[in-house]
Amino acid sequence: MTTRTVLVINSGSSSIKYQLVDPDSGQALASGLVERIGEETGAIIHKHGQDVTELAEPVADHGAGLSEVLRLFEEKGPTLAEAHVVAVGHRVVQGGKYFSGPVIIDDEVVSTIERLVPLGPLHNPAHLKGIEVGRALLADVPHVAVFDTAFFQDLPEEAARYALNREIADRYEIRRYGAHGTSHQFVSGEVRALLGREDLKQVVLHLGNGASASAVVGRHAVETSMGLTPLEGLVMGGRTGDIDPAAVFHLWRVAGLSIDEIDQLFNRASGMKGLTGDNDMREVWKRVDAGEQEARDAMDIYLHRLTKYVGAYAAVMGGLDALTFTAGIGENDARLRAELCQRLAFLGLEVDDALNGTRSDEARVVSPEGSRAAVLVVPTNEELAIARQALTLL
Ligand SMILES: Nc1ncnc2c1ncn2[C@@H]1O[C@H](COP(=O)(O)OP(=O)(O)O)[C@@H](O)[C@H]1O
Ligand SMILES: CC(=O)OP(=O)(O)O
Ligand SMILES: [Mg+2]
Repeated sequence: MTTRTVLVINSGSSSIKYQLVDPDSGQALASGLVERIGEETGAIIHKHGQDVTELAEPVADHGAGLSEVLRLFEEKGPTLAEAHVVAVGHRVVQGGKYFSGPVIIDDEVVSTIERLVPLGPLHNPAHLKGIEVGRALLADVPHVAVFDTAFFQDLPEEAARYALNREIADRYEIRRYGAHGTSHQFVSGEVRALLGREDLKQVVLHLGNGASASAVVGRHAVETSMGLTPLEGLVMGGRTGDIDPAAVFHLWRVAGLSIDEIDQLFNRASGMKGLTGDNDMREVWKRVDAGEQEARDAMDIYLHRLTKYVGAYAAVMGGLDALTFTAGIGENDARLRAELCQRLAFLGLEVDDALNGTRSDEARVVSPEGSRAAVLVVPTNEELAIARQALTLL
């Protein structure tokens, strides 16, 4: 039996992912997912070794979801007492300019995360709930916050600063903080290990419900697509990504929408959902195959945005050695990978159809041998990265 474990809680906008990690072996002793929080049909899946529990029940909010998770640990095991939990790691999306690494959570850290809710509106409220419930139930162990923004704290000034009036920008802390940094850092490290090179110029595409791109030279991020909030950048499940901010003035002045309505529109009712009615790529592909022009157009908008970002990042880095796909879409959608690489062939990017089409949970190269630039698929593991970072503070 393991001598110590870290419980990791990754609260997303509408989900909670969790793992009980043995940080020494990297193995998850137990893991699970609470989905569709706040909707009429919720789902919980809890895995303990070979034992899988699936529940279909509405989950009112993140607090209720987490209580249910802790109940499953007691009922289905491993109980948190027998698992020797030595720390709890919490994913926190928005840390603003305040955190460049993991921190032990105290009341001051909580109040900073609270103050940053406007810059992480879909995520920070859920993290706060997770921290509150977690601290109450596991009061005897340290709780550690690991921030999505930390990896991007040392972005070059030219990438982090908007061309907004300097005084206003500084007074209101308006700059590009990025997000998904724990994933970009983990995945880019896996790529260096797999290719056996430290000096790579790489682009990582984290394509999940939220989606972002990063440019990484050696161990440092030099660009990323999310900005002041996780709204900027790529087309996402429900978010616009890049849009002229004048659209806000226009919708306010001409359409008479309130700021909160525009916020909802951009953050939840746009992206693939707003273009097609569906935010799940699998459904969108089905409709492409059924000949729906709207669905094909949405895919092309998604791919066009990705093409622009990868091309721009290659320009910023003065070259590109590796392009890596990760997260729900990146890891599973072979067709999207193939179509994107076709658009990016001028950079020496191509996929081997057999390698790209083979399903696997392993990090792997999917470009043909001898390609000018490598294409990889690397499963992200934010939970393991969070567990390891949490342990550095003990
Ligand atoms: N086989 C697949 N093909 C295409 N997309 C997929 C596939 N499996 C999962 N996805 C996509 O992955 C997304 C979820 O990714 P994930 O990284 O878990 O997102 P998040 O952490 O933002 O919730 C879903 O919205 C779905 O569109
Ligand atoms: C930052 C972000 O968008 O995270 P997620 O993809 O988990 O919603
Ligand atoms: Mg995610």
